[in-house]
Amino acid sequence: MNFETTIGLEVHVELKTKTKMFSPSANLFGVEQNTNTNVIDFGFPGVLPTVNKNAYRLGVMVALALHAEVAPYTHFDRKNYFYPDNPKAYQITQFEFPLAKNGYLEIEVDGKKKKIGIEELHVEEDAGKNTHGSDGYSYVDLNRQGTPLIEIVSKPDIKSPEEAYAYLEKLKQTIQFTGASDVKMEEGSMRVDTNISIRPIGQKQYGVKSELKNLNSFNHVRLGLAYEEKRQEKILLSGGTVRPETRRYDEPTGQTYLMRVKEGKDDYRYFPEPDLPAFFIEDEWVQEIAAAIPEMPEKRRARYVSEFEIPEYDAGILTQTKEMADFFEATVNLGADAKLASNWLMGEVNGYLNEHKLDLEETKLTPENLAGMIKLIVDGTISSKIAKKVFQEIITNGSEPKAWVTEKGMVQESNPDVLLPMINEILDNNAQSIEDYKNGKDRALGFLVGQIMKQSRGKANPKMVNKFLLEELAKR
Ligand SMILES: Nc1ncnc2c1ncn2[C@@H]1O[C@H](COP(=O)(O)OP(=O)(O)OP(=O)(O)O)[C@@H](O)[C@H]1O
Ligand SMILES: [Mg+2]
Ligand SMILES: [Mg+2]
Repeated sequence: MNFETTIGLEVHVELKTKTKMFSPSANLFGVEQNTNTNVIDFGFPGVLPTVNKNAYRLGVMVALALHAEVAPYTHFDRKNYFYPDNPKAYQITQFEFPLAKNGYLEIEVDGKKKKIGIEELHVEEDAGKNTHGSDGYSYVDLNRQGTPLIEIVSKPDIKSPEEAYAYLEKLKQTIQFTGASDVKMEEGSMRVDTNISIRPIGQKQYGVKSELKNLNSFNHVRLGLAYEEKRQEKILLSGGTVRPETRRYDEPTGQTYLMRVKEGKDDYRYFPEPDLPAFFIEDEWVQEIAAAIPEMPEKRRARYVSEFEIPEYDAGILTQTKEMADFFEATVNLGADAKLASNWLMGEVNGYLNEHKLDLEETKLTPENLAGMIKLIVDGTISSKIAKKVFQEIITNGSEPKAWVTEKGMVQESNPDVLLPMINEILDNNAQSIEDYKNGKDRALGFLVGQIMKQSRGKANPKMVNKFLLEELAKR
């Protein structure tokens, strides 16, 4: 029997607001446990939440970037559940009237483009974070409670783990370019739950789905889904039925394990949040937000090709992350040659970041020092070989390239007043080579260049040496 796979993704993204969704507490990451909490987020008796309008603005921005229809009328609902990461025992979310519906993202897999539908996008608050200590106790940190989130629910349009991966990459890129979120899986500002089912090819009805949680990277999503695909296939082939389960992906074994059998929607006993009024989204406000959306990656890519005359391929790589794209533009705007800037960023810089597992902002490289180094290459002050050393210096220590190469004596000699006497001295001592050169032996030229380079202890600018040497030879 042959099966086909159906996947739908639920992605949570933390919004980059100053304050929390319903309270004036700061929206901070990485501060001491339980120091950034608020009675409103705990839902203490007598407190009242208020909506963070900026969270709505960022949500609308993301909705528009995902081609979704922004709802004119929204309101919040209570979703009841009992876990220690949420002492008030309910989450304020949107159930009946989400912020936006019916969007899509275009992905590309194996050169084929495909639109993945987006069911809806809603605003909600985050819960705190449980950790299970090795001392046998469990702990809860409530700093995260009340952080503004948007949840983006895809339609079941995804047909393979590879498509799921491509969707997530595209979603991350798109949201990152809006500036609405950092979208970092490793810091939890982007989190992914996957839903997957299989069915015999030709069957109309979708199969029973299982849900995967605790996925730490897009790669784990891909691996976890591939494992689930096989697990479900084995069950169906042996005559069993798939249960609606929530499962966990375990990295060391590459397998998924049962967490719990999924509760139905009724178990949440959703009801309209009585403490918050409905929120109307005026058309004019949506227009205003649309006009303020930063340039999206596709547009930037096209602009880099026309404005900076770099290849399509380069433009595609440079616009993969907003950080890289912004860095490239700033470097070129400081007067660096665009193609050289692109080569350095795609090659040495990306290589360095991968090797050290760093983001650009975590290094000492700046558009200023990169542009400075590129200018030194273009005007012949440093050779491309020396440039590699300069690069290591500026990315690790942030030195000013011109001052550093001068101090280290790495500047190439291009001055004719220094080079010409040196060249003529070598020519005077190598009459045979001059004759060989005149008789058409190219090797003689290489030999002479080598002698001059040696005499200068490698400091002579090879371009200039070649130019002056040919001129001097013509005079003899
Ligand atoms: N049979 C299916 N196979 C695979 N994916 C599915 C299937 N049915 C729904 N999905 C996807 O699962 C995701 C969640 O769907 P839905 O909200 O209907 O279910 P849920 O997981 O029970 O809801 P919730 O997580 O909000 O409690 C969506 O992305 C949807 O596209
Ligand atoms: Mg779900
Ligand atoms: Mg949710």
